[in-house]
Amino acid sequence: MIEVNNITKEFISAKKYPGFFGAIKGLFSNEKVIKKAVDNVSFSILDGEIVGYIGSNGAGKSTTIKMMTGILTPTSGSCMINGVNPSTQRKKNAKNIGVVFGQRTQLWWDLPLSETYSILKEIYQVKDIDYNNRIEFLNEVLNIGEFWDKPVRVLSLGQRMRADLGASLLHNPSTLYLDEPTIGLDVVVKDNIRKAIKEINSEYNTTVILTTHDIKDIEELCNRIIIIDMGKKIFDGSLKELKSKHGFYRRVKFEVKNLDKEYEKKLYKILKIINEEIKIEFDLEKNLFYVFFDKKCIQVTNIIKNVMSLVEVNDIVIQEEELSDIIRQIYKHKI
Ligand SMILES: Nc1ncnc2c1ncn2[C@@H]1O[C@H](COP(=O)(O)OP(=O)(O)OP(=O)(O)O)[C@@H](O)[C@H]1O
Repeated sequence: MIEVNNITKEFISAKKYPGFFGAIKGLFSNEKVIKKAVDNVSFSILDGEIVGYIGSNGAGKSTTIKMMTGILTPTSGSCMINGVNPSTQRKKNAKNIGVVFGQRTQLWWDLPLSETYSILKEIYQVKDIDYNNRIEFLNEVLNIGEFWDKPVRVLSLGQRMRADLGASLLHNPSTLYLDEPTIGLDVVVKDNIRKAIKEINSEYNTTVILTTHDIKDIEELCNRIIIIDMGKKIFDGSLKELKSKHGFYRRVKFEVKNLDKEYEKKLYKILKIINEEIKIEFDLEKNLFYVFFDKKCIQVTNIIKNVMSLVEVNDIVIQEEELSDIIRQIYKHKI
């Protein structure tokens, strides 16, 4: 179990001044600025959960993960990972965790993967029998045999990510931290990596903490998400809860006969009378348009009735707001 209690991280850096003379002034100034990257965040995660830890660029995700992995020490607050304090018991913590940074590799560039894995086996003191079983499993889920004897520098990005994920799992860690594990990968490789993460989680009950900007990673993998914004936790719950709490909007797609400029104006007028906040997007070439509205204030039947009184409708599709739309609104501080 992971317990994070009121964790805060402040970075102190020299104050920067704008322009050329500002840069010179900065050299002689002692003024400091304090940046609160993580601000009083608390949560607990049960064994076997897959949690998406998400937020916009600079929100404080990596800083939190670095405190949980023992790379950074919190300014205040504490965290315990399966009863181990990562800042004071770094080695003990490292034995129980696996970490993958999508943008970097922990593998030795010039060594064949097989040798890198052998070195990691020794570092983590994995017994021969456990190591052989692990390799067999990793080959099943990540197909590492395909590039087993190749040096890491010649691997494609997708192969390297599979190799990195495998390396982080050799010692069977109870907690796996994945920082953007599918970044830059094509859709097929992304799917394979997601499948592998699911299998690892269900086979070994591995707890997974995932930071990502890819909404599909979240939708397909996470039973829970924690959203962090400007260092503070602003949401902690399931995707269903997020949608019911923040998914106010509904979109109706109308495919009609002969949509022209004249109808566009009339439709615009009639829908704006129902509610000023309604948004409409026209695609005249395809004879279709989308109506966006707040489902709490307006009934979909009202929209459909008014549209049908004006134009002949071929098809109607009612869509709920997508998770990506909700998260975009949260990041823009609109909700
Ligand atoms: N070593 C540091 N010194 C000073 N400020 C830092 C340091 N590390 C991070 N920060 C600042 O703390 C804030 C949070 O950074 P962090 O890397 O945790 O964000 P993030 O959510 O992981 O962003 P991204 O999605 O872009 O990776 C940012 O404003 C960043 O500039």
